[in-house]
Amino acid sequence: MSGASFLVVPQWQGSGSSRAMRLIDGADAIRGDLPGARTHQVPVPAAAGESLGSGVNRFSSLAAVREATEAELALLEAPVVTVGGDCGAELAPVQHALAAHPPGSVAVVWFDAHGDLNDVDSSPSGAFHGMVLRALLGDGPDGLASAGESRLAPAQLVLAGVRALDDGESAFVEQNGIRVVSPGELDDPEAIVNAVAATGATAVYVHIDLDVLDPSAIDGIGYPEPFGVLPERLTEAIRALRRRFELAGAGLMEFAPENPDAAAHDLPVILRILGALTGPTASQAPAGSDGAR
Ligand SMILES: NC(=[NH2+])NCCC[C@H](N)C(=O)O
Repeated sequence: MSGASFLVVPQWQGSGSSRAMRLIDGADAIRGDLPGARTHQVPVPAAAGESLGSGVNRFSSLAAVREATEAELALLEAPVVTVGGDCGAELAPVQHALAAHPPGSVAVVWFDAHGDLNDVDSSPSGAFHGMVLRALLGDGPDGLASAGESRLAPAQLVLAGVRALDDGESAFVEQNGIRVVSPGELDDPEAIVNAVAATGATAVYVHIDLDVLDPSAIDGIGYPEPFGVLPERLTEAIRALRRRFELAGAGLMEFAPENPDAAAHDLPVILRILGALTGPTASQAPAGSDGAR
């Protein structure tokens, strides 16, 4: 894992203080397990921890986290692997990667059970982590929506492993012609490579929400969805992407273990994913392997 820089962003969604603690612990647990890696931590603005309610306060604290993350990213050499936090921690890293490359040359691969394509009005929960991609596409709460060179275009986005779209999200995907690679299609690592190649990109930003994995493979997530991706399939897809495209950046989000023992249970699979993002890119799985751990 040497060579890569890791940026830890303790960030959470506004659904209660115990959940906030779980997300912080998850990021810290991962950081503690990256021997020899260069890790940096975003100093989270003090107000962010207290404003866990809904509405404007929460969005403004997320904007403060976004700015603090951007300031750290500006100091680090790419590619940086950002460890969250909830998916809202991806705002600055994705914007930073897009702005650092020529327009249209970076595709964002969103490995996630969810679409994260709600806007403030369509969101069933009000939670920003379900709106992150929409904000990156330019529709989001004030201070959180991308604009200019850091704005993502629908044609640059690939949803991978998605299986829990809200109705409004499905309509948005259809209307905007967003590319989708289903969990089953990830059985063949070339499927994701081909989807990214079709965007015309030469570099890729890889977002991983751990809930893209099948719940049989990971415990410490808040939003498990059945019929997910096995770890081996995910790591092979990541390696295949890295063999073909420059890695513009990556994020690993939503690790929220109940306690340190639960974190220890999940860490081996998380470290394999981080290894696929930062280590050798040769295929590790024999052809036809079932990918179970
Ligand atoms: N990245 C996630 N875990 N997203 C969960 C989103 C759930 C739901 N679609 C919502 O908007 O609230």
